[in-house]
This record gives sequence, structure tokens and C-alpha cells, in this order.
Amino acid sequence: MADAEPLMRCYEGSARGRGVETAGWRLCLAHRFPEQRQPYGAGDVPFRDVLRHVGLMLRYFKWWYKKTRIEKKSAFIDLLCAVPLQQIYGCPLGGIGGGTITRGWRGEFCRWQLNPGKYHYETVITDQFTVCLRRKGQTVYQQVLSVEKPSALQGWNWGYCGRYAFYHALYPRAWMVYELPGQNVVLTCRQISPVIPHDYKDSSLPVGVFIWEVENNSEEPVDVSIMFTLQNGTGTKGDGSGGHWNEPFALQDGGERVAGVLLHHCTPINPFTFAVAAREKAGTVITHLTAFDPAGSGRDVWQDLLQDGKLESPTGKSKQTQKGEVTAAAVCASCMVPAQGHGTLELALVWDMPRVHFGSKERLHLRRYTRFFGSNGDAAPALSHYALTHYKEWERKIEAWQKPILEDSQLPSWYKSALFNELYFMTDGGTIWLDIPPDCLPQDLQGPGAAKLSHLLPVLQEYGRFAYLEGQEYRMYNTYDVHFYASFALVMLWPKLQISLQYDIAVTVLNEDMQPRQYLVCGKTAQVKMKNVVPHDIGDPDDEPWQRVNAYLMHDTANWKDLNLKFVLQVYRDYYLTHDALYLQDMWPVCQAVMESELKFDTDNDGLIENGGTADQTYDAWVVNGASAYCGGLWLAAVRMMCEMAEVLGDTETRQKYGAILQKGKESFERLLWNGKYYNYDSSGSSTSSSIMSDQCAGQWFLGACGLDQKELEVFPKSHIVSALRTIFEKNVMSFAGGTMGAVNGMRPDGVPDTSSVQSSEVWVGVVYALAATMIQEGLVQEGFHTAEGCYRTVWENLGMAFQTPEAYCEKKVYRSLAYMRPLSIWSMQLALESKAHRALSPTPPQKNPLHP
Ligand SMILES: CC(C)CCC[C@@H](C)[C@H]1CC[C@H]2[C@@H]3CC=C4C[C@@H](O[C@@H]5O[C@H](CO)[C@@H](O)[C@H](O)[C@H]5O)CC[C@]4(C)[C@H]3CC[C@]12C
Repeated sequence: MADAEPLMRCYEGSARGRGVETAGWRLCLAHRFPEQRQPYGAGDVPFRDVLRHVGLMLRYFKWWYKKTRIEKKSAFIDLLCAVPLQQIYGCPLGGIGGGTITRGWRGEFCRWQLNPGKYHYETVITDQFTVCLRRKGQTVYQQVLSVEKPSALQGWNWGYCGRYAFYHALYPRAWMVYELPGQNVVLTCRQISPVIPHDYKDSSLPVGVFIWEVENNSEEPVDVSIMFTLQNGTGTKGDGSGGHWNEPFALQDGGERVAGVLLHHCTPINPFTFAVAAREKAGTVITHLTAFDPAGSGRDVWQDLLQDGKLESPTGKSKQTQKGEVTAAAVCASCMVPAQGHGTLELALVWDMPRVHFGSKERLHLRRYTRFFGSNGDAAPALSHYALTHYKEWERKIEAWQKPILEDSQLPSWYKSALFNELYFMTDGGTIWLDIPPDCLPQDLQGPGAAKLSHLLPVLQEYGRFAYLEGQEYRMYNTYDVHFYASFALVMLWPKLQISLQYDIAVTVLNEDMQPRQYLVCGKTAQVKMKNVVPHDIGDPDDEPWQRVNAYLMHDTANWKDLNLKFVLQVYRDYYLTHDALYLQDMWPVCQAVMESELKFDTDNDGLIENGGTADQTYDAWVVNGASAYCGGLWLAAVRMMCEMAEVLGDTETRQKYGAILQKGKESFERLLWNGKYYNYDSSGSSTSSSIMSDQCAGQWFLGACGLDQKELEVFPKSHIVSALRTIFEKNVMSFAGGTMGAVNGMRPDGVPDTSSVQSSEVWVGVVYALAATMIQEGLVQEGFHTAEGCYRTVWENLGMAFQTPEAYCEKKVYRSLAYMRPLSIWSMQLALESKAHRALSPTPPQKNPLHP
């Protein structure tokens, strides 16, 4: 396959920048993505499906109308107004759960998530970096570092030529390298966010840092200024609601001084303050403009900088904005760079929204970082100071974490980019990380179920409460059937957050919500949440998550076959990777409860559960009937893990019970589904029963991740798994789009995609990464990398969907659900690689865990 060069084809510069990583996603600022895709829409539904789904469409439209037009709220999934594709995004700014601001790869500030879980996709044109160069006391060059030529701020020099700059992302850092034409000066802006594995403090901070490295390749010194301008708000109507104001600030602490401007936002809900700041040090001057009118020509700011490379720096507060008015501020850092020398300017953006309400406005929540910086809303100066004095330490930690992977010459470079860059969703997945105050009672957390979990409160109080969206367009927190895939990133990098999330799920298992409601797919009415089953999600951020779970109302997921199993599988996987015995003890009764509920799906008592002839699992538009490779495989893996947990906990009775089920179930699974080459989709005997499902080995994937795939422990015969994976590679991967787009979910044995449902003919990126991990676990390493590479190249290089990897795309024309949770499963490839390396080094007993050798 081609390397990343096509994205740099337009680059006419020669600069390589300063300290830019080699691995990552790199493209020239003048790049244009040739392929323009559309979100899946009404026009893409085959006539047959229209007929099949008439009832659903009518019910959905009725529900949508009431929600959006009468209640004036937004729909948790808006099938009628999908977010249009913009091929512009780059690395988001911010740590985990404090909100995010995404910058585009051309440097724009363009995607905003300050209110938890709610996104705005607006480029705020005022938000820019401008460079001013002065030689011998004269300004010789002043340029907004933007390729845009907007109609606003006409007094500024826009339209930097993108052919002389490139963007490079390796999350959580990104670099922008600009050659300044005719100046012999190269600027490298390094953007850093505090996203640090196993760090539960700095990783929660709502900050981003911009380190400008200036290389003066000329024979005379140059005075360099970088001006950072920021408008109030996020580019929405509310920005002009009036009453907002700015003030300059400076904070000296421990011999370090930071200065800048605060932009206070007096919104009725979730008020916040931005800080634009810079670090003062010997030879660096920080100046500011407290307020300017971004709706005007901007000439005053421009001339102010042009005159002497500094800003006026008035003291005192600005006046409050009037209704309909917006305001902006500027902070400028300047230094002299000697001939053939180098200089550094350090700037930061901070947003302090400590106390948040979700959409229902019922409860007040504190963000995680308030534990360290307080919740009064006055932390922006301290946060700026902390960010600008700690970013070097963050970078050391980020480098130490990434280095072994980046330096591994066995790993392809696209994989290094994919692995780290897909991690953007950990922060930019509408993520919220809350602090649970010490005086909180278990029942305050989540009703009666909470009291039954002995370590719930200590875990949540120490590590906080975490949630991320299923997708920016699918607004449900912690969608559990999908988190199953993504959870590898969490448990490998922030295991305490995975444990905390699991506690939250465990509580909801024990609770119920008797409220009746109509489900849109079948039209039947049933209660919102049944006892002893795992919920679909933890709620909608536009409502009151945790308090009201199951925002998803397409299907009644009490009947889903995969959710309960996915809980059991994660509990054991987490225990295996973390060795947290208290967690295992607390989760054990919950595992038993959900497995009891699940047992009723074994309607013929053959040791294997059956699907109910609806789309009753994560493939929620793909009907499955009878025994199935996907749910049956997950079931056997979960039963196997129940035996393992019973053994660890000394519960002989349960060990025997599940041991007997496993024996019977294994035999049924092979008899009903194995066809000599792979496991059939289902056992119903329908015309698509023999479809080849790319995800048919999901159970084996989890078993392998927990070291339960060795010969004497095997659930599925090794030869069958390898044969199934080879078949998937041959059919779903290589016979689909020339082998260049990953694996299609369903393939007919004759090599034609299964079009019996919308989802069988889609590629799901997160499933493909999980499949690749399974292949690696089973020794099909080249096949695994080839399979995953197709998705990476399609999404990041061909479709222009960087930092918004969708749930799904089809071979042609359409995609579905941008910026989705599931692709975080790429971290399971890394786990598989680490396990393999560990086994090669020391062929230890099978159950040793690579994270804790
Ligand atoms: C008006 C429309 C544009 C045309 C309507 C045609 C249809 C009735 C169907 C065509 C496509 C269907 C949708 C496909 C995907 C969906 C996603 C699902 O939510 C989440 O999806 C994950 C799978 O991608 C799943 O694992 C998660 O658990 C779910 O939270 C909800 C159903 C649906 C929107 C599905 C509904 C019917 C169609 C629109």
C-alpha cells in the first residue's frame, strides 16, 4: 500500500521543523481530499428496507418531532440532520473530561465541547496566531498564520500560503511547521495536551499549551512576536448574550511568572472563563490587549502589533459586552532570536468551567480537576501557570510512554499513527470526568444498588466518575456494547477509570427503572430498565446521566444477548490486567446476577444461548436468529470466565455449574455453527445464515486477551479459529474493495457482501481493529496488520476523516456516525503485540499477564 506521501504532495517548503516526531499523521496545509463522502441518509436506504422499516420510520419521526420541535431539545441520534462531513480536524486540546477544543489541521479552532457531551462545529475566525518579525527596529513581516481569507477582520493580513507549511499529529501532541517566505525563518508550533497514561491529576486539566520554536536561519538577529487572539464564546448565538468581560492578569509563583488575559463568560448555565496566557522569562516580553471588537476590521490590533511588535497592555477590566456584542482579547509573546539562532515562546489556552449541569439542569456536578484547582471559577490563572510550568514534565512522560512503540522498527509507521491518534476520542468523545466529594453517600450516587458494592464509594471518591459518548453524533454515555471494544484503551492506559466505569455499570445492573416507554423498532412498550441486566448506556448528557440510564430507545435492550456477557468478559479481563482482587470480589455477585438473566436465553437448554430473531445485539439493524457465532461465542467465553473467577474466589458450586454448561455449550456451538471453514452467522437456516461475519471470533478475542486461549484451556478449537480468521481474511478483507478498506461486516461465501441489512454491508472500523488484534493473537500477524491498515488509510488518508473516525463506512459513497467510540479498540492490537513479545521473551505459564509480568 502507498505510504503517507500523497498528503504531502503539495508541500513546496524544505523545512522539517524543530523536534517534530517522525511517526504520525502528516499533511501539507494546501492538501485537498479528493473523495467527498455523505452521511448515510434517506436516499441510501434500499426500497426493500424502506418497506421493512416503515413502522420504525413513522415512530422515529413522531418521536423526533416531539423532541426537537415541541420540547425544543436535540435528539440523541438525529437521523434527519446528520453532521455534515468537514475534512478539517486535527488534535483536540485539553485533558480528559474537562471539555475539549479541537484545532483543525490548518490551525483553526473549530470543534467545541465545553458543555459536557454537547458539540458545536464552528470555526471562530478570530482565534488565530499571528507572527510579527522585526529587523533593525522595523517590522518586516506580519502575517496571520492562517490560509483563510475571511470577510471578517479585513484589516489583518490573511491568506498565508499553505504550500509552505505542514501539520503533524501524534496525539496528544501536534506540530505545525511554517516557512516564512523571504524571511529565512521557520516557525514550529508544538501543541501539547496533558493526556498522560496512569496519571489521574494532570490528565484531567482543561488546558492546552503552544510552544513556538523559532529558527532564525538568516545572518541577522530578528525580533519575533507571536500574538494569540481569542474571541469570547465558542462561535454560537450565546456568545452575544451580553454581560461578558475581560481582564488582564499576571501570576508569579515559585519564581515563575505567567501573564495574559481572562475572558469571563457569565452564561446562566455553566459559566466559564478562558485564559490566554504566556510565560515570562528572561528575554521574553508579554503584552496584551484586554479587549477588541472582532466584528470590526481589527485594524487597531493589527496596527498596535505592527508598530513595535508589542501590544498596548492597558490595565483594568474591559466593559461588559452588550446584548448582541462579542469581544476578543490578544496576548503577545516576543523575544529576540540571534542570527543562525533559535528562540522559544510559550503560550497557553485554559478554560475553567468547574461546575456543570447536564441538560436536565437537575444536579450540580464538579469536574475532576476542581479537586486540585478549586471550584469557584477563579482557577484560570493558576491553571495557566501550572500548564506553562509543567508541560515539559508532561512531554517527558508522553515521550517515555510512546518511545518504545515509536522506536520499534517491526511496527509499520501507519500503525504508530493510528494507535496514538485514535486516542483522541478519550478526550474528544464528549468526555466528562467528575469529582465525587468526600461527603457523598452511596445512595446519592445511584440509588439502592449502590449500597451493595462495598468499594464503590472509595473507588469513585478516589478516581472520580468517568463517561464518554458512544459518538459525537450518537449522544449516549458509556454505550456498553460499544465500550466493550473501546475499553482496551481505558484499561491499558487509565485502569482506574475503567474500574470506576464498571462500578457505575454494576450499580445500574442492580437498579431498575419501571417507567414504561415505547421502543421505536418494534413499537412495543416496556419499562426503561430491568433489574439484573446491563443497561445499554448510562444516559444522555442532554438529560441527567447516571440518574436516568438507557437513553437509547430503538430497541428494548433488556432482551439484548451481548450486554450481560460483555460485562462478565470485561470484569475478568480487568482483573487479569490489574490484579484488583477487591474489584473482582465486588463484581462477582453482579456477574452471577447477569449470567442468571442471560441463562433464560438458552431456550432449548443446550448450554448455548439463542438470539431472538431480532437485531438483539450491538449490530442493532442486523437480525440474528437462533444460535449465533457472535453472541454464542461471547456466551461461551463468558461462561469460561465465570469458571475462572469462581476458581479464583473459591466458589466451587458456581465453578461446577458453569463448567457443566461450558461442556454442553461448546459441543452445541460446534455442532450448530461450524461448517468446516468458519462459524456460520446463525443457525436459523435462513438465506444468509451462512454469511461470514468478520466479528465471529469476538469471544476468542477476549479469551486471548486474558491468556485463556492456550491449548489446555481452549474453548474454541484452535484449528477452527485459525480457519475462520483465514476465511475472513480471504473473503471479508481481500475480496472487498481490493483488500484496501478493512473487513466488511458480512460476506456471502461467494465473495459478495451480505446486503440483507444496512449493517452487514458496512465496515466497522472498531470491529476491524479488534479483528486485527485477534489475528495477531492467533499468529496471523501480517494478515492482522494488512486488515487494520485498510481502515487507517481509508479514514485518515483517503476520506479526510482524521480525528473523527466514524463507526462505519460502505465501499462507496456513504459513512455513518462520525467521531465514534469503537475504534479505540486499536489498543487491543497493542495488547496482543505486547503479550506476544512477552511470551517470546519468557514462555511463562499461560495465565501470566503482560502488564504485570
Ligand atoms: C430517515 C433515515 C435517514 C432513513 C431510515 C431508514 C431506516 C429505518 C434504517 C436505515 C439505517 C438504520 C440505522 C442504522 C444504525 C443505527 C444505529 C443505532 O445506534 C447505535 O448503533 C450501534 C451500531 O452502529 C450500536 O452498536 C449501538 O448500540 C447503538 O447505540 C440505532 C439504530 C440505527 C439508527 C438504525 C435505525 C434504522 C435505520 C435508520
